Amino acid sequence: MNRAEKAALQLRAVDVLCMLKETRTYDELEAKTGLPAGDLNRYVNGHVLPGTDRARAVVEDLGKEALAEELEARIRVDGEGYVDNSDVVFDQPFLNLAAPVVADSFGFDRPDVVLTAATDGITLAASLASYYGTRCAYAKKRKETAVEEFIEARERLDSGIEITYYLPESSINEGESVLVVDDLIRSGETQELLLDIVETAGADVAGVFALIAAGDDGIGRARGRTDSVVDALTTVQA
Ligand SMILES: O=P(O)(O)OC[C@H]1O[C@H](OP(=O)(O)OP(=O)(O)O)[C@H](O)[C@@H]1O
Ligand SMILES: Nc1ncnc2[nH]cnc12
Repeated sequence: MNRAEKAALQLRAVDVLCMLKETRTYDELEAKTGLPAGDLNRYVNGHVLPGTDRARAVVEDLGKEALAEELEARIRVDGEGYVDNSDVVFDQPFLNLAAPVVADSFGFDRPDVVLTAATDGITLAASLASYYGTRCAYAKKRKETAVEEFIEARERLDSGIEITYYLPESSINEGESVLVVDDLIRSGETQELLLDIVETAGADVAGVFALIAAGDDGIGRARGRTDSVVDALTTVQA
């Protein structure tokens, strides 16, 4: 780990601790992290940065658990298993905090492009792309004006309705690695279409990630399509 990566990790750990501190006393934070309250106080106030080992433990172990808790507190699931996640996908600062934790905890390799489907996946994809310093692309259900060449992916749903996603052809180059993300995965049909687009582009899948899995079907379906990591931060009953 070079010096810049070490500094970035230390700062991410401070972000996670600040998020946890918002709803806790230092004694409660000590109980949660196993780190002394006095040290935590110095980290949260920015006087001292945690060492690399402590920073990694905070980001990878605590960060993932804390983020999942925060996520679950922000979503509402109705009686039929449909999720209102507006308080997640509309909150870019929260997603900006989520991005490094997701990148570190799930073991995705740094991609060339983060790909999602319009609309609700876009803010998450933008956070991850910004964190990795890579491009962000999103497929849409209609063709954007003035774009001449598209990659198309079409699927007939159980209902008989066909959906097509279109991505400007120039968004992904052959041989690039693509991290496919979305806010939510349920049937996995959307992810499957995105994986079709990656395949048509001649690109490689770096991983598939959703903040929320509504049931296990979608994750299972995506896992059947790639050997790369396919995972979600939290699963709700569908
Ligand atoms: O796993 P699946 O069954 O395909 O469902 C997941 C997809 O459904 C939602 O998008 P939606 O199609 O509602 O469009 P939106 O983002 O514009 O709301 C969500 O953002 C995912 O893209
Ligand atoms: N908000 C949502 N909750 C659960 N399943 C979905 N499929 C598409 N949108 C969904």
